[in-house]
Amino acid sequence: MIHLQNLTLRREQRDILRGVDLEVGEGEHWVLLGRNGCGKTTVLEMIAGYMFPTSGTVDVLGNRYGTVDIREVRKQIGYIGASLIEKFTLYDPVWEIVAGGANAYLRIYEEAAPEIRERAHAELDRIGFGPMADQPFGTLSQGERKKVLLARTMMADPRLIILDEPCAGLDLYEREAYLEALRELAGRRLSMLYVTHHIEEIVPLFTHAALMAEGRIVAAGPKRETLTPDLLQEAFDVSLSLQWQDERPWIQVRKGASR
Ligand SMILES: Nc1ncnc2c1ncn2[C@@H]1O[C@H](COP(=O)(O)OP(=O)(O)OP(=O)(O)O)[C@@H](O)[C@H]1O
Repeated sequence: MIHLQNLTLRREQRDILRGVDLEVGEGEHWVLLGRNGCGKTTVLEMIAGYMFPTSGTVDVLGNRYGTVDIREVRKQIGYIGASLIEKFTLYDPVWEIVAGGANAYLRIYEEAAPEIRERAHAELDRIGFGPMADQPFGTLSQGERKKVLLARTMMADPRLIILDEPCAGLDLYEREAYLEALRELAGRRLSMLYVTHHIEEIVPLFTHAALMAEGRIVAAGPKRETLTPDLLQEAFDVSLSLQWQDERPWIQVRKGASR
């Protein structure tokens, strides 16, 4: 599904990625963790084909980047980046924002085809947003807007969804609702790659985790093997303990915080 081999990125005399290897299999759902600036978004953008490495190879869904038309590969990838939400017009009706996902349009200027309109409504019904379909996007809460963008992403029937800190800024209720919407999607035939700074967002749907530090992957594999206090301490440089409750990891920072 995703095969990254020895990726490096050098910008302005700085090594931003230093030999990143990552192997994501079909149906696996990965979380990528690490300190600010360690290179997480850079890796996501390389997988989505928006950025290219200085050296190394990127294979996504059986395509070696550099030898294929990346726009074709991107049609199979739903990328929910940190600034996506700002691209939409607040007075457009919710259903139109979802419908635009079928062709990656930010706005629909022509009448949407009936089947696209129907599918948009079905995606909204699925998340319980049917009654809000005609409301302007701007009248929704932040959490609701994010769920609408998730529904929009599903319009293209992606095989891979990339989510960069989708729960940032959400309150507890909205965060849990968003994670529940993700859980429902996890049953479809797709893989997820999810970046977060909040360990407790690693709900049971996630199968694997990768930890990054200073442009390198310090650990990658099944989440129970990588989300250990020692490896997390190595990635975050903070002394901590970790507990699993309801199949979710919860962190306690030890006194003295950084080591
Ligand atoms: N085009 C660029 N030119 C120069 N430096 C860049 C460029 N893009 C990213 N960087 C730098 O690369 C490093 C990694 O950035 P990246 O956004 O991937 O980090 P991140 O792990 O996602 O961080 P955060 O958790 O804060 O979002 C940062 O120090 C950033 O300033």
